[in-house]
Amino acid sequence: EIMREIYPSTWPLTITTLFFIIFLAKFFLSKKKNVAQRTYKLPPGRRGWPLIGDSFNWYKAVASSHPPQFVEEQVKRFGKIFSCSLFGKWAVVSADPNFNKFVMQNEGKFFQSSYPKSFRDLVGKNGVITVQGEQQRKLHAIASNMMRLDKLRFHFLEDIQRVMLQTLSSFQSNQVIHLQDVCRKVAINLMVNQLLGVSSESEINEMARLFSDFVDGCLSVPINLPGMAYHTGMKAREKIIIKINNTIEMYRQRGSLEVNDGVLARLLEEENLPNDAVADFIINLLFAGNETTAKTMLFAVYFLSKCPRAMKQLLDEHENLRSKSNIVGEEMLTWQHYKSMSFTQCVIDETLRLGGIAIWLLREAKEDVVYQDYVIPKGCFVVPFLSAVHLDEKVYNGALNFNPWRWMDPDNQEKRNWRTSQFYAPFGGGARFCPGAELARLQIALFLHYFVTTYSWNQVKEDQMSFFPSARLVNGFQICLTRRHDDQMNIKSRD
Ligand code: HEM
Repeated sequence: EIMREIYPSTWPLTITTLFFIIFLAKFFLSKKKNVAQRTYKLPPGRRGWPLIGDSFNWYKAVASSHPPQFVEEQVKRFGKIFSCSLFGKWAVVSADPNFNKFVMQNEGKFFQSSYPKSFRDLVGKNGVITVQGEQQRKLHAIASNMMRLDKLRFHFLEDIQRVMLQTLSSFQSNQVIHLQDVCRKVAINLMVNQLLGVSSESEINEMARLFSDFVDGCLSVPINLPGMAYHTGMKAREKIIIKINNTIEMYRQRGSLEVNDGVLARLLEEENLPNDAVADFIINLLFAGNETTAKTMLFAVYFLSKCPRAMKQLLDEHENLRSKSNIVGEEMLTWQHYKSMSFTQCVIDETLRLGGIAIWLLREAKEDVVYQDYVIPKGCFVVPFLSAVHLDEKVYNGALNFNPWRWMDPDNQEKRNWRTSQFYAPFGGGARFCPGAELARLQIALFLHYFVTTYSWNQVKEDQMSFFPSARLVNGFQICLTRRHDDQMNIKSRD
């Protein structure tokens, strides 16, 4: 009407122009849509056999070769982001550091972690590992707070050393041990002691037995037949829950904190969580902090055994530290001692790079996600393959060699930052970044300190790494020990 008043003779023309503009807009929009449909596609890849797809190749490659041959082959054929079919679903696998970071940073938004039902049953539905969204962020913040650096210094440093002395002191010269089993025991004892506040050796041992069954269940192939690891694991879980609930009751009745109390007691004091959430929270930490730490300790000794120069430099660092500070027998190391272990930190970083325990992560796309020219359909698995970046020759010179000195190079300092680096992410990233990273590093450094200053060793049987069903050395790393000094660590274990 207004137009007609202003331009009485031109309004038909104006309306025609408007129709024309709308037509043009629709035409270009539909063109754009066609371009989108044409350009965005699933990353290239092969489809494998119906149903099983590439699952078999996946298992075979992950189990037997490091870096996994299957991933290397697909990267050569299709590029760093490729698709395949895993466990009956599409999967987008990535050896691309930028895309891996994108996936980790968008946890909860475009992607979410994904685990088989049997695993979720075992670790619990209320734990930080299995929950999503707000609940995950809340529990993750509590876990990070419980294992903050200043808490490590005051609550964990001495307890870790006590457990090390208890678990490692009793071996004699000429004794042959499977270091893999010893490291597992060390890690279980540490977790039971630090989370539940248990310090009596018999109680630790009882929990350690239950816990070992529980971890085997979590790491087993997800088949729920009676008598299989899953069922033994579920039984162990029930007993662990009873133990945790009794401990919760004990702390609630006592009402105040004591010096040697573990994470569980501090959690009850500082947070307001119902008992079943507390139990699942603790079980999640027990699981997440166990195999990872145990295998990093084991692999560090394995790599050091193959690299005498690094072994010597590490031993010198620890013996100098003891002799300069005049530390004898049971005397404990301080935080300053820990902070001065600079070569040890390089050994830990290199062990995590070369023998990374979490070599790949599993996510699921929450919606259709567009990344560069690709679209990742909703429901598709997404696998950031961390070790493919850690072992990429273009990122690390001599990537397959154990070279702790690489981390001293000033040019590598940015890459080395495991909280932010896209090239080095042994503790993951984004909202699921490992809250126990600092604790794990402290435990591993103290393990190396007590192990290398107390024993030398000869390897009895050849060994090699495998990553199926979880990271391990196939022969358990059998070594024959010799005590270095008879006075050191020769303490009696306490009950
Ligand atoms: C060398 C030892 C360790 C390594 C290599 C490691 C590695 C990782 C990685 C890669 C993730 C991310 C998983 C994902 O994104 O799906 C993770 C998560 C986690 N880690 Fe660790 N970890 C270690 C030790 C520990 C310890 C000692 C604890 C605690 C006692 C711990 C507790 C956790 C928890 C609770 C999560 C789940 C976080 C969440 O989902 O929000 N980890 N760890």
